[in-house]
Amino acid sequence: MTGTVLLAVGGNALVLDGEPGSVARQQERAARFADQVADLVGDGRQVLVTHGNGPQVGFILRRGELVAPDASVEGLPELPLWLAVADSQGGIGHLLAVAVDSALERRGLDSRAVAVLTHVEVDADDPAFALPTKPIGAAMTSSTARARTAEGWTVIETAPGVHRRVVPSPRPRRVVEAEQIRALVHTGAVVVAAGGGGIPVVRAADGWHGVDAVVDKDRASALLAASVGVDTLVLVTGVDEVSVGRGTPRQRALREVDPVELRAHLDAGEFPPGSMGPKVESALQFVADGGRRAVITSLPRLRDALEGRSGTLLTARDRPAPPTPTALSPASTPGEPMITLAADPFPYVFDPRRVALLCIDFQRDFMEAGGFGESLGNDVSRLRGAIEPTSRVLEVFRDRGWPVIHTREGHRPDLTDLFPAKRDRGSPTLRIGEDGPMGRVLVRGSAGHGIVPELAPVEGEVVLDKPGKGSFYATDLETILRARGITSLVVTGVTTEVCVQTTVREANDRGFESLVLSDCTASYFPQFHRSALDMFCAQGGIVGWVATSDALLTALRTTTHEEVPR
Ligand SMILES: Nc1ncnc2c1ncn2[C@@H]1O[C@H](COP(=O)(O)OP(=O)(O)O)[C@@H](O)[C@H]1O
Ligand SMILES: NC(=O)OP(=O)(O)O
Repeated sequence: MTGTVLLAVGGNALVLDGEPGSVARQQERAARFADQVADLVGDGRQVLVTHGNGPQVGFILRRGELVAPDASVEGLPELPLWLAVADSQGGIGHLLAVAVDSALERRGLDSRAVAVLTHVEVDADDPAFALPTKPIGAAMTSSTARARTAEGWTVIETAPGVHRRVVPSPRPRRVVEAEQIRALVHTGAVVVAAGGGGIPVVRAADGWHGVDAVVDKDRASALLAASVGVDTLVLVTGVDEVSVGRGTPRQRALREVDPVELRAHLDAGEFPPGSMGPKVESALQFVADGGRRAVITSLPRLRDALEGRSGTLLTARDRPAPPTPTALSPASTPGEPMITLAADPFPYVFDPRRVALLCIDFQRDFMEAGGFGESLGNDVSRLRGAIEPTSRVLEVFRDRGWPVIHTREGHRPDLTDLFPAKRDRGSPTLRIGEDGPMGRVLVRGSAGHGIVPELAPVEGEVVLDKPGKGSFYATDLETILRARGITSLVVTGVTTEVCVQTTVREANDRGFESLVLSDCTASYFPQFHRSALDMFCAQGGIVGWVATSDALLTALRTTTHEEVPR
């Protein structure tokens, strides 16, 4: 989402270390932050806000502990940490949403703020549960720290003479509501989400359960930013820039860094694990996941930093911005609307002028009883689940007038294009070219060679006949795509590990960017389906991206493209 920023603000932005953190002070600070947000909205940016909760969740817990130290006061249930996180998310979400709404109103902007209660999935066996590291609550003196430790808290000294309670902080694996948050951001709302790092949950056989932990909000923010596909992640904190050699005569601020340099400073121990370390790691993670840039700066310098005049700016210089136009495609128009959707291994971004839908080999010979697939001993019913989601995607492409290309595997009636090696492979009950219940098996023109009626091509759609597994081999597919300036392929079809996989690899070597829709592809062997999908997006997307049809359709629904000429 070009122009979209995720602003992650620390819990300390509302409550400073050592102060009691009155509600009025928090409102005052929320208003200052909201003014900056409204300025960005006024500049035409879409804004997603996340926030910490360290001080606030500590206050909530302490309140309960003071009233019911032994959890036995009648009518007052003990408050688990995960529920305190949910409470803090509600309270801070309210403070920020109301402040942002008021600031937007003052400027006459008709955008609204919405706070979303957000859950973050963590691993139940994350080693962090055995090693509390996350500071929460107000800072304490040594004597208070000793008293609390005696009550069972884990307390550490975060700075000389400054003590904080620490709790487990597992790594966030997934933001459960990422897709809904993305859709809301697209409406132009200022969305407040993943507060306090999100309510930590684990998935069990009977559903989701809260777990006692506080997720680091910078890590959760980087994950949310990548899942939603925002353009810029901004980690707003107490300093204008990140420094190396901090507190020494060699201190210098980092202004523009690339991942290699920043990683080297991190590995050299320049950033403490309890403060700047997680921010730097999160910035690096966002960029590694496909994010364009990450900025670390202070609230007063926010706007300057977004315009490159302040802050520490991390960009992925080693990766060209997607999509990559091919040499033969027409020049792209600056500022053209792009579509972004949540995908593995990182968000897939495409230009709607340069996309085509590939429907690979949805043929009766493979999908119906009596065809070639069944003659090889396969259960053809395994492929049929891909029909319904593919028909929904097909409908959207047709509605928008975007190109659709169907392929069919098959041979000339005289079988002059059939290698003996292919004909004789396996031990089929019917060989290619022999008479079956749907005519000659995999021979062009026979009924079995045709595409299933649910996904049948309509007038104007390209239908390619191919003799091999790959759609580029011995066909004019590449010429057709280049002539139309297509760079991005949404791939559906059967089977995942054979014709789909071969085609996606061929496409990748030719510079096309493939998004494989996991539920619109299928295999006779579920484990091969899963493995092929894993292989596509392994090693940072070695051959392409994988997403569900729902992720694509939601992204299309929430982006207006009526105005996009083809
Ligand atoms: N190398 C560094 N460069 C800049 N700031 C640093 C560095 N190391 C530690 N810090 C401190 O870390 C703070 C940010 O961490 P923290 O206060 O935990 O974040 P948050 O703003 O999310 O509450 C900065 O305000 C600064 O005081
Ligand atoms: N959850 C979290 O990281 O909060 P702070 O930013 O307030 O530490």
